[in-house]
Amino acid sequence: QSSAGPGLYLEVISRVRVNTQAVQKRAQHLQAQKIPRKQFQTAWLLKAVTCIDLTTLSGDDTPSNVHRLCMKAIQPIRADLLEEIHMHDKGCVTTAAVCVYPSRVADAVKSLKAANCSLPVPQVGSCSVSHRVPEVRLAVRDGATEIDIVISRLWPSQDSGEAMYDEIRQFREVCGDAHMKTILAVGELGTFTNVYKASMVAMMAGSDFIKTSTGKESVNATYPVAVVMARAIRDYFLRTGHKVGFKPAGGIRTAQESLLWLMLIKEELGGDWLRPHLFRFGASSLLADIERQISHQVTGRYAAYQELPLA
Ligand SMILES: O=C[C@H](O)COP(=O)(O)O
Repeated sequence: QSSAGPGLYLEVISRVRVNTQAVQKRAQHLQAQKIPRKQFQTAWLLKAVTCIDLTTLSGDDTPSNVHRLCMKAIQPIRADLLEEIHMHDKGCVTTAAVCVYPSRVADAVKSLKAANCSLPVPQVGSCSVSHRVPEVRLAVRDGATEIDIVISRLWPSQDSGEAMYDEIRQFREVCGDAHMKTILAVGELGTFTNVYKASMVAMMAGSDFIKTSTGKESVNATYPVAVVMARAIRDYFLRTGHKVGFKPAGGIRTAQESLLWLMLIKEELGGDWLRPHLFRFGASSLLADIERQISHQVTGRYAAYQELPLA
């Protein structure tokens, strides 16, 4: 169920100051922790697969590469590998969604429908705000059931909380029942305090997920930023009883990193957040490395990339 949001309560965040050193120390601690032991790693990697928003955000995307992406999302791990680990007939190993630009939503929905599959299709917009709201409306009409919204870079400035809230509310309205993931562009927020405040405002405005970045900025998903956003999600849950999801995006490429991210979420938010309705990876190439790692664990050798069907 998409959230209406409780309204803007700036007094809740006005005096917040995030301790930078404490955040960095916590992030270092989380990065240094042990990833799951070998015998459990395949299960954790499959969990990571089910949380991926398999993404293509290229200006030159075509219906055929979007179609390939959809087929990969439906069958992300080679069938013989799944058979070896007795997961081939469970029907649950798909990515969480396929994520494309608005202009490719209709192609993705068509490919998935033809394959009789109902994976969500999120879209990410990129143009100016006056275009983005109608663009979201069109994407919802084309069948997008999740929307990753790009907001104006309003924070930090005077009255930025209110302006950001008003903008997100416009998107919330046109998203309707579609799940809304608000992209904060954390690399441009300057301080952890701003990341915390922007996270809170996005949740108060009814975001179903808060997302670090589009993946196109110079700084994308980092562990310290994840700690701050996860704490904001936790605080928001304690105040409202509402669970908001988290989506780190950009630069997450290896199976090893995906395990660290899952451990971080488990430590910071708990097991409930380790499911696709509350956690996503925004990633374009992570799946390839995870599949290769699973192939190694199943067969004892690393497959060459050409042995694994590509998106
Ligand atoms: O939201 C998804 C990102 O654009 C993907 O970034 P990436 O290509 O660095 O994995």
